[in-house]
Amino acid sequence: MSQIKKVSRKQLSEMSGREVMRIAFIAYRKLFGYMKPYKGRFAMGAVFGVLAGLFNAVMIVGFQIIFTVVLPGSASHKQHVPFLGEVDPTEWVVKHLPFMHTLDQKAKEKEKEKEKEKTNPEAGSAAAPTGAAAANGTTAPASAPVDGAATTATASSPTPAATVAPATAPGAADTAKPEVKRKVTLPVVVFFAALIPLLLFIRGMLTYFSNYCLLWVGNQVLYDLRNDTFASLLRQSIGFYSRAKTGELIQIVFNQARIAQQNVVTLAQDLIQRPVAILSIFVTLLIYEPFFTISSLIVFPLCIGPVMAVGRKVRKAGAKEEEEAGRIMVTMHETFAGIRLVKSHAREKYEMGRFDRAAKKMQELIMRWSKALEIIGPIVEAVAALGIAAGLVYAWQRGIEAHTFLIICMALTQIYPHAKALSRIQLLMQKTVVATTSLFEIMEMKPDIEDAPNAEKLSRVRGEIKLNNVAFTYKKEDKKKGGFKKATNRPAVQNVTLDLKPGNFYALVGPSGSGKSTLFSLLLRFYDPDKGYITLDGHDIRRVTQDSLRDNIGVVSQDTFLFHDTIEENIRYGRLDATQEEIIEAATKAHAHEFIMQQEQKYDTMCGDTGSKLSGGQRQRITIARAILRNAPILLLDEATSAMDSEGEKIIQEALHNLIEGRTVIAIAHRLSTILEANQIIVMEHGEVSDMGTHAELLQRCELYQRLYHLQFKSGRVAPDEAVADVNLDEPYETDAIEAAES
Ligand SMILES: Nc1ncnc2c1ncn2[C@@H]1O[C@H](COP(=O)(O)OP(=O)(O)OP(=O)(O)O)[C@@H](O)[C@H]1O
Repeated sequence: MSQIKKVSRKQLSEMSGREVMRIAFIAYRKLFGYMKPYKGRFAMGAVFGVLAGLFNAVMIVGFQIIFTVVLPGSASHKQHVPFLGEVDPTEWVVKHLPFMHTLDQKAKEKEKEKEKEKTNPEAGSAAAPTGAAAANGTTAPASAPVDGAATTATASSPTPAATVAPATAPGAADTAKPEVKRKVTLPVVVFFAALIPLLLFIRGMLTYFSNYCLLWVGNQVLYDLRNDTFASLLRQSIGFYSRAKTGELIQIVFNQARIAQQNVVTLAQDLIQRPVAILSIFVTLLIYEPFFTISSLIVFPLCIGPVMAVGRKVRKAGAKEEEEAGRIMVTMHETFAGIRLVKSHAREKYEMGRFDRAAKKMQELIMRWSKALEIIGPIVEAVAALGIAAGLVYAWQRGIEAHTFLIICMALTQIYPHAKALSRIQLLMQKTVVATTSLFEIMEMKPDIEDAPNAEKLSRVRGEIKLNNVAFTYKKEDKKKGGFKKATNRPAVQNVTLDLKPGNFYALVGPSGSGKSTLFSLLLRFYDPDKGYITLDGHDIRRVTQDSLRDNIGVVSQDTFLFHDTIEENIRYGRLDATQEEIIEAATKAHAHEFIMQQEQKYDTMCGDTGSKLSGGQRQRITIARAILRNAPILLLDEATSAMDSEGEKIIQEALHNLIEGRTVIAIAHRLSTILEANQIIVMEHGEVSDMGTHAELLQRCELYQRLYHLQFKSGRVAPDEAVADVNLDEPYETDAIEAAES
């Protein structure tokens, strides 16, 4: 199967027909591939759909029989039923259904009695007026046949065919309705009338079963599509996420998958049920009245022009709809994620404006294409009415009976909804192609970082880390060439060679942008170095599985992200199979147990969205507890730069102390205490390691370190972004330590 690239509706509207067909073909093949596991249920849906379509023919024939049997005006009781020939339905029903036979006989006897009463008024208790007799379903003597058909029928059938008799009462001649001569008894009429809802019910149920099966398949496909897209997104590297817009990704996984599912179901329904229905109606009508049918449908091509024009309009208006939908999602996601920033800057109105503009634009676009789409209905109907008008002239000329004409008209109007549904297929296909290509582009996207084919599973390492002449430059997507190009000319990290011993504590210092975080990303294999390599206990990290590599590394960063879940579950995220005792032990070591027990729900307290119900220090201790539970031999620590009161600082320090024990630790140091605790300090500048040594050594020989130390720690400020330093120089431990170190 060929690779698929996301196409927008805008691109589609500008493509040649051939190109659209090619993309649609690939997209549909992939989408139908998703249906393969459910082909049994799909086939069932298709069979029911075909049966529902074919049942239209049964309905036409059924209605024809019912109307002719029940209503006056037909020439004969014998009906020409396609494929069955000449049959008398009344006779058949009475003969084959014993209860109908009894009911019919009783009704006939009653009629005879009433007739007797009428011809001999003295014999009956009272002479019923003719109108009343008619109302009771009795027959009246035919005195003035209205048409030839009626007279013939009277002669040929046991129960005389419809005739209209003038009112017998002389005075009532002007006012009373002419008496209608009934062809069949009331029970037979009720029986045939009951067939009408039955026929519609059967067709309804066939359509229901078909739709149910197809929707079932559609839902399975939606489930698979969403899972696969989400799984593929999770496989993508951090690099991908720094390029992608989260709102758009949510829109693709949620909305585009749903659009693809809905459209593919509708399309399957349209492509199976509609053509069969049209064909079965058409063929049946052809058998009944070939000339009438052809003359009524011949005007149909007149619809094609307007439908095509409307299709173009819809395509153009719909081209930007997805873009706007994506924009709405992005605005919503950014606003909710940055709600503190929005609120603190009082930017609610500004965000509302962004949302409103996108929503309004989308509403306009939807209205524009809905208007264009809805106009198809009246066009098709008007053209259809033209056909019926022409048919009426033909019916008059041929002397076609009214009920036959009505049935044909009814059947013809049944074709239009199907024709209308078929006319929107083009739009449906376009929407499906856009949705499907966005989904499959993500599914087929190769992650920037993948496990090597024979990647080995790294067991627990001792923690020896070696970087050998490592260089890395961030890349950005090259949309023109479809690949990647360097985001900047300057490497984020270069010529980095380090040999870090197991169990040692390394502090990483350097000005902002010197490459400290990038080094962490390379160790976690979020990116692969452009040059050089990194080993863990002698294993090149590109040759081991990403999971096993990351199982060996714990990370505690400034970004203390917590899930909207309980404290317990947030700590358990470090090791999913941890017991409650282990969680409490980790929380105790992280100095979090005390404050957790003070919460109303203790370990079951919800942390709030991204941990918003807890303080910064509490969040940090929970992340430390998580890392303690993870118990990885290597720890990457990105210290918080935010100011913290001395007591909070001390608690965190102690918690970290418990965490780092016995591990290889690399800490991006923002606190003097961290620096002083480190076995070695790595100084970085412009992505390179400019020096490495103990605090005392570096203070003596490294100019950059001296500068950093004085700016960051001695002056009480963090350079160069002027963030407030978190070191409290008044603290006896620290001042003593500084003096001791300086001396
Ligand atoms: N995702 C990215 N895409 C492109 N460039 C990036 C990306 N992340 C970082 N950079 C660039 O790489 C360089 C090193 O950044 P890095 O974040 O590693 O520095 P740092 O020393 O951790 O800075 P700080 O102390 O301010 O966090 C900087 O020039 C930065 O602009």
